[in-house]
Amino acid sequence: MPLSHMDNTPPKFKPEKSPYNHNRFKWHIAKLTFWSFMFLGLILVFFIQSPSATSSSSSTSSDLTRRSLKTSSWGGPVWEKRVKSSARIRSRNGFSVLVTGAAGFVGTHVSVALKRRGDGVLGLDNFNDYYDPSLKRSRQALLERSGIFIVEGDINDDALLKKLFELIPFTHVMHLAAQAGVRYAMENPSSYVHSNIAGFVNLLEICKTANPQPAIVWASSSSVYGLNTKSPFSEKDRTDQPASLYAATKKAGEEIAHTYNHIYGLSLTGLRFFTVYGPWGRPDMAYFFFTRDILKGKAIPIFEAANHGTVARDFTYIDDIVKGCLGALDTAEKSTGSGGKKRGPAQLRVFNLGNTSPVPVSDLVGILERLLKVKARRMVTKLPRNGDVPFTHANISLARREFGYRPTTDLQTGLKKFVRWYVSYYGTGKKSDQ
Ligand SMILES: O=C(O)[C@H]1O[C@H](OP(=O)(O)OP(=O)(O)OC[C@H]2O[C@@H](n3ccc(=O)[nH]c3=O)[C@H](O)[C@@H]2O)[C@H](O)[C@@H](O)[C@H]1O
Repeated sequence: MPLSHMDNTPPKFKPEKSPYNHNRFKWHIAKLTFWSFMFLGLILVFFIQSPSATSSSSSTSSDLTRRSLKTSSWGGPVWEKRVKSSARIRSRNGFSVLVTGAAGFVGTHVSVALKRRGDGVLGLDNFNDYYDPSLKRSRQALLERSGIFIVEGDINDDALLKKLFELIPFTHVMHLAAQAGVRYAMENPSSYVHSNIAGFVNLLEICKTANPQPAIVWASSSSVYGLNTKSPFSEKDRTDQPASLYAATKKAGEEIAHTYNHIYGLSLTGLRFFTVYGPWGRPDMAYFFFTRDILKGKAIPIFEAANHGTVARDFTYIDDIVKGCLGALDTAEKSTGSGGKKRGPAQLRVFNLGNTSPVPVSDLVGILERLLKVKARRMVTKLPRNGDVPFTHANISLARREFGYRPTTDLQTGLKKFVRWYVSYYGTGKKSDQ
């Protein structure tokens, strides 16, 4: 019909009354009702079968701004098969170890080392976005190549933890999942309570009722020495003046460990790590982002203490830390409880794992400049009051005596390995790399 012949007056409506049309109308209604029910039914079935609905695996309530803790999905025969295969022990007298925080820096290295010697290793990680999750995914891919499966979930998810302990009688838990970083605690305090306190308690609750109860080795921190001035730091020193909420939650963890050891007979070993660095490290740590920013030609803030005092750290190379972790696992005695009840006294330990030679942060920058062959744009700044302490220095005689812990990597050697990894992973950012 040509456009000019169309008029805009509404057509006169004439109701159709034939029996045929009436039946057709009823038929349409019935069809509509049928499909509506089908649709609702499908939604219901999907909801009931979804693991997040059945397993209460949502990531809890606390304020986890910036952290996309996505709801984990777990369960089902394929998933269970992967869990069992990853945790299978492949050497005589080997352990079966649950490694929490397996996609983290220390977690990845420890998992590989355990697997390499024939232990069964199952990882657990929530892949939060405290720092670039793609780095965690790359570490996950690395672990997968070694036959290690990382279950995606949070240590606060008790249904998930129960399921894992139902499937695997873990002999040990290497608990490395935590909210790390001393300065970020002022930005997001609840994330520290969520992971380092609530998560730790949840894990211990599950461990206490597991049969057999596993022995637990977990990551405390050098930061528990807080504002102490006596050096080097010894396990016998006071730890009641933390300078950051991070340190306070790690100290709380040590007290919580005491309680679970005392009431339930859990064997617990806390490891006070001293500023761990190395390949596959954490991008929020100074040595890591200094490297990135030096390469970019960006200024780096170097903290100095009061009266132009030096700020120094007992930087400890990852391979030395891994040896310490394995030493602690190998000397951990069995937990003594069963059925949630203590049956006798159990082991409770805490060790410093440091390098024993503090290095000023400005020297760290000097080493990086030489390795990267780029001059840093140094911006010396007063140590902010944000949780940092002026220095750390470990006395490691206890770990040496108990399991022969002997760090062998100096900062120059360790940073060389880190820079080699960094450049192979990210490139130098120079034009020739792109
Ligand atoms: O041993 C631990 O238990 C902790 O070690 C690590 O904390 P730290 O020793 O503070 O490491 P890191 O931030 O790399 O700062 C290194 C140095 O650079 C200085 N620093 C830092 C930032 C900056 O912009 N400028 C600067 O000079 C800064 O003053 C410091 O002297 C872990 O992050 C923490 O999770 C925990 O495991």
